[in-house]
Amino acid sequence: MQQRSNILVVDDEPSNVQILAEGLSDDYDITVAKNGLEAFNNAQNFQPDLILLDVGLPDVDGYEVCKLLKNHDATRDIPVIFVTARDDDDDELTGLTLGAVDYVRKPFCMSLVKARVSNQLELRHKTQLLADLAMLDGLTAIPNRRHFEVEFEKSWRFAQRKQRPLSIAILDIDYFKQYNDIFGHLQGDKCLQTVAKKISDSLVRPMDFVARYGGEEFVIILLDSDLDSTIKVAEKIRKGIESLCLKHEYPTSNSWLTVSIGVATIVPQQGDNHKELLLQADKNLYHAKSMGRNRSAQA
Ligand SMILES: Nc1nc2c(ncn2[C@@H]2O[C@H](COP(=O)(O)OP(=O)(O)OP(=O)(O)O)[C@@H](O)[C@H]2O)c(=O)[nH]1
Repeated sequence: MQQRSNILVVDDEPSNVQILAEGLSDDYDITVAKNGLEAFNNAQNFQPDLILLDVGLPDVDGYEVCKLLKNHDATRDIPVIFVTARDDDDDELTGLTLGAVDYVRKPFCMSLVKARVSNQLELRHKTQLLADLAMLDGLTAIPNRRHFEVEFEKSWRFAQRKQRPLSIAILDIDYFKQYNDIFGHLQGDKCLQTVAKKISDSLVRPMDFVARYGGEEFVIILLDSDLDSTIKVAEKIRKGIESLCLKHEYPTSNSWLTVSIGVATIVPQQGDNHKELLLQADKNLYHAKSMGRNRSAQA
């Protein structure tokens, strides 16, 4: 079931607030702000799904609030509908140019406001759904490489700011070409799904993150995890996959499907490049492969 949407009503006139709140509260949760700064703080802290914004406010006007909202990452995507007594076309144009999605003139007809709110919320819901899908790998339903890039940069900044360790593990299935050759591509796809699920299930901390990096390669981000803990996690995953006993018949490999993992850790300093951490993990993966596969390797 879809969660109830939360609407922030921004107006300094209590009678307007009352009409809007009463008209919308059957379908939505309503929060109220009586001036521009309160509205901006509220939007940042509580992330409403939509904002109904008056233009004439006692401190900064609604246009300035809209500019502020659109200039901040945390609030940029929250749709804004102006609700205002300014009925000039130029005012409406100003509002829409600033990034508002709609403009309602006072005195307003409540059923029209409701219809406009409902349309915008539906559009937002669909846009979010698409954005989420664009970050998922189609085969395994775990995050894709694009999502990883975003998450990795965030984690890097966090680790640098807090001076905490950040670890990367790159996992590659051993002899996967042969697996496809023997069992067929469809079975290969199923195997990738099983491995992706096993890795996801093995990661227990809320900040742990895994993505499909490409082909038969997966990448894991462990924030606030030092090298020892990261090796433990990598080994738990490696053994977990081995214990799935997915049959593999390539003569020089084990009887069961195995993986190799390269691990690297850093406490990022100013001037360090996050790509170096990835490169290091990749080198260590290569090392794990050349040492005979089915193992984890660290620098
Ligand atoms: N079924 C399936 N196979 C894929 C997919 N993506 C990549 N592969 C296959 O994964 C195989 C990777 O082969 P290689 O890079 O030679 O590596 P490998 O055979 O695992 O050998 P090592 O990594 O050295 O142990 C290739 O045959 C790809 O076609 C996919 O989405 N589905």
